Amino acid sequence: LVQFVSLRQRILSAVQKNATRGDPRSVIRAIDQFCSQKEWAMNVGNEKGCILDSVVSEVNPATVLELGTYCGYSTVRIASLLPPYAKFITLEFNPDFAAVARQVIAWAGLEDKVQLVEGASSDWIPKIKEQFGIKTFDLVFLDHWKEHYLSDTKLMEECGLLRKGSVLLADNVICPGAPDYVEYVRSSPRYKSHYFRSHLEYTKAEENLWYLGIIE
Ligand SMILES: Nc1ncnc2c1ncn2[C@@H]1O[C@H](Cn2cc(CNC(=O)c3cc([N+](=O)[O-])cc(O)c3O)nn2)[C@@H](O)[C@H]1O
Ligand SMILES: [Mg+2]
Repeated sequence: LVQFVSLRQRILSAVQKNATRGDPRSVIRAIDQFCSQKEWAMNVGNEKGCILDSVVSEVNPATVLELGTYCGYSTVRIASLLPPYAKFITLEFNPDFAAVARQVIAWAGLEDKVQLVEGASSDWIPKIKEQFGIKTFDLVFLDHWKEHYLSDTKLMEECGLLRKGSVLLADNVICPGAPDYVEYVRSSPRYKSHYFRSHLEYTKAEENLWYLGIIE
C-alpha cells in the first residue's frame, strides 16, 4: 500500500533523521534546511526566527501564549529561551499538526516547558485563566489564521489576559497580511507598535514582524 506522506510528516522525519535528541538548535536547523532545500513550509523561518529570539530574550517572559503551533518550529525556538519557571501555552486547531508538533517538541527535549492545547484559539482563550492559573501573558506570538489576529486580540483584552507591558508579536502582517489588525492596533492609544523588516520565510519576499507593546 503506497502511503501518502504529508508535508508535516516529511518535516518530522527530517527532524528525526537529522537532529540530535534533546538539542533544540539542531531541530531548528533540520527544519530550516528541509524547508529551504526541499520543500517550503510556513514555519516562521530563521530570519524572522532570530527576531523572535531577540524579543523573547528581551521580554524574558514568565507567561507566553502562541497562537498556531503548526509543526512546533517557533514553539521550540521560544521554549528553548524561557526561564525554568515560565508557563508556555501553544494553541493548535488541527489535530494532525498538533500530533506532529508534539513529536518535534519532544525531540527537542522541551515537552516539559510547553503545554500544547488542541482546539481553536477563540474557544480556548476565555478558559485559560481558570484552566491554567494564568493571570496575564507577558508575551503572545500570533502566527495562526490571519483573519483571527484582530478578533483574538480583542478577545484576549476582554478576558483580561493582557496587561500594561504585555508584548504581542505578530507574524505575516504583510504576507498573507492582517490589514484589519494593523489598522486597529495602529489607531488604538493602548498600543505602541513598530515592525521589524524581514522577509517571508525561505524567500526574498518583503515581510514584517509586527511588534506591539501595550502601554496602558
Ligand atoms: N484559530 C486558530 N486556533 C488554533 N490554531 C489555528 C487557528 N487558526 C489556524 N490555526 C492553526 O495554525 C496552523 C498553521 N496555520 C497557520 C495558518 C495561517 N498562517 C498562514 O497562513 C501563513 C501563510 C504564509 N504564506 O502563505 O506565505 C506564511 C506564514 O508565515 C503563515 O503563517 N494557517 N494554518 C494550522 O495547523 C492551523 O490549524
Ligand atoms: Mg507565519
